[in-house]
Amino acid sequence: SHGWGYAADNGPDTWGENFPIANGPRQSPIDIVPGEAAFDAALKALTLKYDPSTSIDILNNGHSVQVTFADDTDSSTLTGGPISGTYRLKQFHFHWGASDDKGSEHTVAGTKYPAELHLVHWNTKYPSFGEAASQSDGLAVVGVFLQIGADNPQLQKLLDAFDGIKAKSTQTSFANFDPTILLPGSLDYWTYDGSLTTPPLLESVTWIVCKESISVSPGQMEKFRNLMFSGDGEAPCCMVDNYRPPQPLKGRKVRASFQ
Ligand SMILES: COCCCN1C=C(N)c2cc(S(N)(=O)=O)sc2S1(=O)=O
Ligand SMILES: [Zn+2]
Repeated sequence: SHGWGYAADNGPDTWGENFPIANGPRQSPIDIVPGEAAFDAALKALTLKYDPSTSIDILNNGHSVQVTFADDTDSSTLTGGPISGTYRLKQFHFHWGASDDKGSEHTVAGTKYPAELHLVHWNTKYPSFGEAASQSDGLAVVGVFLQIGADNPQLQKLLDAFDGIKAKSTQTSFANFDPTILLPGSLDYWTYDGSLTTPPLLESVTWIVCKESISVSPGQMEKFRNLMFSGDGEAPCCMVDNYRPPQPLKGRKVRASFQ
């Protein structure tokens, strides 16, 4: 099997062969230890302003399920928080496990959540997403943990679209979706300098991880697990455990926006 993935022969432990930055100084995800995160009063509140008319389609890219947004205007943006300037929403996607005891990329004092949502934004001081992705302050990803609980009706529209994108490289239109409904009530966050958690593992991400999680029911988790890493006509392989484990902190400081 060519190309990176999450299996034994192409998973996170092998990524350093083609992407040496995998062993770099600011890799993600990390284990967040709340007791070691310093409250920083200078950190601003997050301002997330999303326009549902910018949502375009939902895609199974063979690694995750991703909803892509039109990013040619400042219609859906992230401002405030630890960043300066305006970052535009490009896409959001998830990482999850084969069972409810794992699946998140970041962990909190060693605790794994069953899934993690990533909202990917790029710094408009650069001319394009691609340009931004290679700059140390080019991207900002908001992470939200999903924890097992009651059915989450806000996820339902998303989950209902999964039947049409079961196989790798399939997509369907996905209009008028407002990702705001996926955010927790509190936008308290931890923040640190990190990287993409998948190849090319670029060290261009300001991570903003929400302290509060959102709920997902066991039945809803099964819908994520029915997606496939494999394409039509390939040996079927369920899309599960598409998470990179925590990476060395290497002296980085994690700051908290809350006391
Ligand atoms: C020049 O393009 C670089 C790669 C583009 N991306 C691909 C990913 N797999 C990816 C993963 C991301 S994550 N898991 O760190 O949020 S963000 C992101 S992404 O920035 O949207
Ligand atoms: Zn991600």
